[in-house]
Amino acid sequence: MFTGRIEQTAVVREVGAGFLRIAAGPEADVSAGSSVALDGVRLTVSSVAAGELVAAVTDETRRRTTLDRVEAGRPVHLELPLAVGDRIDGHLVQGHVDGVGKVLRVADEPSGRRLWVKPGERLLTRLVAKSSVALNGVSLTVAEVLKDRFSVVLVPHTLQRTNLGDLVAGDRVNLETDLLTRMARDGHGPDLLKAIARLPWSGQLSGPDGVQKVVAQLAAGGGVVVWDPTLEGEGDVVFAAERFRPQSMIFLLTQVFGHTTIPCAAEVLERLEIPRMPGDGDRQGTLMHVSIDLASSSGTGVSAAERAATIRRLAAADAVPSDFLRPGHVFPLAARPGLLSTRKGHTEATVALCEAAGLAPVGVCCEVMRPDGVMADSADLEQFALRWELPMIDVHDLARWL
Ligand SMILES: O=C(CO)[C@H](O)[C@H](O)COP(=O)(O)O
Repeated sequence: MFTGRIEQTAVVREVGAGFLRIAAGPEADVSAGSSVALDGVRLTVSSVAAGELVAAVTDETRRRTTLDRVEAGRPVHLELPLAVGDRIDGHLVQGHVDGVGKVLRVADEPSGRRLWVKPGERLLTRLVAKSSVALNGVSLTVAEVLKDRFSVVLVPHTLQRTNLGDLVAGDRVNLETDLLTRMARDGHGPDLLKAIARLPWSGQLSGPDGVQKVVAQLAAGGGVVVWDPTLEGEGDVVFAAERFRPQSMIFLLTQVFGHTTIPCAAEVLERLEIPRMPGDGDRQGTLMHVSIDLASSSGTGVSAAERAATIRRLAAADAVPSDFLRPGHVFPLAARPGLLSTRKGHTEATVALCEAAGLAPVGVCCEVMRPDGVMADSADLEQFALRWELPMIDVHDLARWL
């Protein structure tokens, strides 16, 4: 057993059939028959001579790890096994590599460097944000888990002392998932998994349970992310109008950056005498209506508080046509009758979610745009959802389970 705290690197001197010869200093206190972890791969030492050791490598081990392409001259992490009484300064690492992951992106951040790694699909379920993972045998914390990738953040010490600091996009790394997470996932901790399922998840959700969590979040006045992979290829943050607060408007304006619109059941707009915008409509068939402001407002109608008040009034059962000025600074949309069974757009998803939450069929949606002006794609959206602790759902899941 190891801990993933790397004290030494050693250089590969020779790659032979069935063995690796490694330069190792006197601090590598090993003898024939002991175990060592090389880049996170547990190997048995077959011989030790002055300044070097030879470790046996089977074809099976080569196939499943980065040792299939290791070359002489390469520095590898060398970790000796734990002794009873040693400090476990990392986490329990077995040296049993689960698979090889591919580095997708390396991004420097003020406090370190973030690595995005794509593991084999079966490993994703064993990676949980804030649990541990070993990369080339180095004990790290999983920062985020997305649909097909996860990230870790390397602190300056790790960048200087390990070969992870040399990684670039396209490189391969040995992955060992956390033993405890593995035990829970493999059925040894069903109670633990049930408790985890009850947590207010953020990030990508799916299935009927995911949809229920999204509805609950909306009912409580929170925002949810709805990803539309088909019609627009964009994701919107959605709120219920009845619960909409000025703080939520500020969030949309300063963090979400898209065009805020107010999807309504068509009968609400008819009742309030808010007509369709003239013209043939946009390419996606979004039914835009004449913009409005709250007639009782004393300002321009633009401030977050005024827009939130206009939006809440649209959702009020006792609202009347004279409550609104036309045109204004709030943009209503009409949902198609039949909602998601007719059209799988954000307009219909927003109204369907509000109805499922037991609220008036009026909501708020705003496309997530990146600060560089590019519309967020699904990976950006998952990061966004995790960052702001919002649940995220695919519109097709809503169409299926609402
Ligand atoms: O058009 C829009 C607002 O300007 C947005 O794209 C919004 O997502 C709603 O539209 P749709 O129902 O087409 O997804």
